[in-house]
Amino acid sequence: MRLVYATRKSALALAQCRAVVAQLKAIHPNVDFVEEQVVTSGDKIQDRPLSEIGGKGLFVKEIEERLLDERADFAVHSIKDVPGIVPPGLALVCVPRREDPRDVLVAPRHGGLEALPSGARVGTSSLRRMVALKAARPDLNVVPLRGNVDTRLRKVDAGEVDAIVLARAGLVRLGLEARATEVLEPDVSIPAVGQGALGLESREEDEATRAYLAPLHDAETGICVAVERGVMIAVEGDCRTPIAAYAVRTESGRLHVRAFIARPDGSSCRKTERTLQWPTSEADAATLGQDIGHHLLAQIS
Ligand SMILES: NCc1[nH]cc(CCC(=O)O)c1CC(=O)O
Repeated sequence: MRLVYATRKSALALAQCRAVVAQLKAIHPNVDFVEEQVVTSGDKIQDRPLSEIGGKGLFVKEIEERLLDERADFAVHSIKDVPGIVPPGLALVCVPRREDPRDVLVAPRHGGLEALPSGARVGTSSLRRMVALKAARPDLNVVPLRGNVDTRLRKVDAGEVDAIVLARAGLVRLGLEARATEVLEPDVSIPAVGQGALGLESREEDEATRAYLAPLHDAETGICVAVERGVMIAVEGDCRTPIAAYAVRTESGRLHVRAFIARPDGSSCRKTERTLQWPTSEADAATLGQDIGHHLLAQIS
């Protein structure tokens, strides 16, 4: 048996898919896993914010084309990069256990958010992170900064900016978690939808591939991600809307959700925090998320 997986070429994408494939190999020693590297439109355009160039779908489009025309059998994505609606014929068939979902600050010369001097330049092109930074420290100067994790680290090291905000999960997967100078708790920066989670995508009808991937699925992460993606689907169609949603299972087995959306210019911002009954299926989880998203949308418009 031979399974081809398509991946982006960035260090993070390669680290992620190879870690997943190593786990799959341990379970299926007789399967031959073949890597196919793909350059996506999102990788080619590095100088403008994603919200301007058409959104995160740009990182998955070319990979999904390969799945659809059967040049590849599965892909490993950061769920954060996967749009709410997956193209017909494809499905997110497996969501492994989530890594740390939180954002971190990397400020080599300063340390934490409170230690940054007034007017310090913080580089991020994420509207969500911009809103969180401005709420915590209105005196900071948030400047656009894109690029792979390594590019952004180089820019803060070179002094182009005083600090950057990254996902802790990405640093952990690259073995660079020591670069974080402060972890931003969800009360300061609500994580992005799906942050820290991976999604394995394959053709919906390809039962054989789905069966090979299934052992890596984590039901609890799957439910949390379905809630968060539900919030996103409710407001989708506009990638300029800053949005965050973070769901966890509490110690008492309930569902705890934090979410916010804002107007694209950050002017009007609504946050919500709810504790609900744990959903019994991903479909129910998605519906709960959509209810939260619609409720927030009604409040800012
Ligand atoms: N394209 C950006 C992206 N997509 C996924 C991650 C981090 C890993 C994750 O959230 O699972 C990152 C980098 C970042 O935000 O710092």
